[in-house]
Amino acid sequence: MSSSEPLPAAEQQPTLQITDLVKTFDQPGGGKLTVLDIPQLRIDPGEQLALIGRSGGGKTTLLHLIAGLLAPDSGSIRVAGVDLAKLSEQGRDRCRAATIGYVFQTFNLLPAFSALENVQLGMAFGNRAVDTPRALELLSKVGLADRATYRPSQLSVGQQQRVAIARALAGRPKLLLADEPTANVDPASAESVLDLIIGSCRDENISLMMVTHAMEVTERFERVEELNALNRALQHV
Ligand SMILES: Nc1ncnc2c1ncn2[C@@H]1O[C@H](COP(=O)(O)OP(=O)(O)OP(=O)(O)O)[C@@H](O)[C@H]1O
Repeated sequence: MSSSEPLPAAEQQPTLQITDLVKTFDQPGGGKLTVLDIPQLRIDPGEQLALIGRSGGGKTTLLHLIAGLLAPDSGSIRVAGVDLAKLSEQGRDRCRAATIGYVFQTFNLLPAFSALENVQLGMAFGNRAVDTPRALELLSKVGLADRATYRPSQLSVGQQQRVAIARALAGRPKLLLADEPTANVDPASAESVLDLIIGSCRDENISLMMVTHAMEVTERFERVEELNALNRALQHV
């Protein structure tokens, strides 16, 4: 096989590879609660997955672990081959920014900065030169070309969400994590938010993991995983 030929699918490096992941939390009343115990989860490059499961089941915790915002008790989480938990804090921040985009439930935009600056920060954290034309193109793609200079407080909730999506895509991540991105918008906006995320990930070959409770969202995904089925910790609840 010549070096220019693509690797067969089976030999491709997964975008996400989770092995024997365990996460517990200290309970306020004492003792520990095992929230996650996942033997195996793999997402391939460009693959799109919807993650469903009961409230309090550990979906957001799983996204935080994948993004290296929380550390596992044991097991490994590799994103594009790198185990973030094994890096220094600085290395982890840099690596996260270069490989992962995160659309938080609460958006987490920086209030003192404009929409454009928030998107540009998504690039700066990614250790890339700030590419203002791309930032403007992303804002235009999310329908906010005319709101580039507005701060989050001057934008509607749905508009803030679209800035958060543009920011998450700005650093050209390998994996986009989206935590219930349609939860705070009306049904018509939810449809366009979904089109935007699913379409952008497809266009840029970004793997996608989206947490959702909504049937109309899971219908858009070929792969739907229930945390309950992935997670030994929940199988006995
Ligand atoms: N810092 C913490 N300390 C103790 N327990 C925690 C902590 N963070 C989360 N938990 C517990 O872990 C469990 C999973 O929480 P998580 O937010 O991941 O659930 P979820 O599936 O995202 O829920 P929802 O669908 O309601 O958003 C919950 O029972 C919660 O009480």
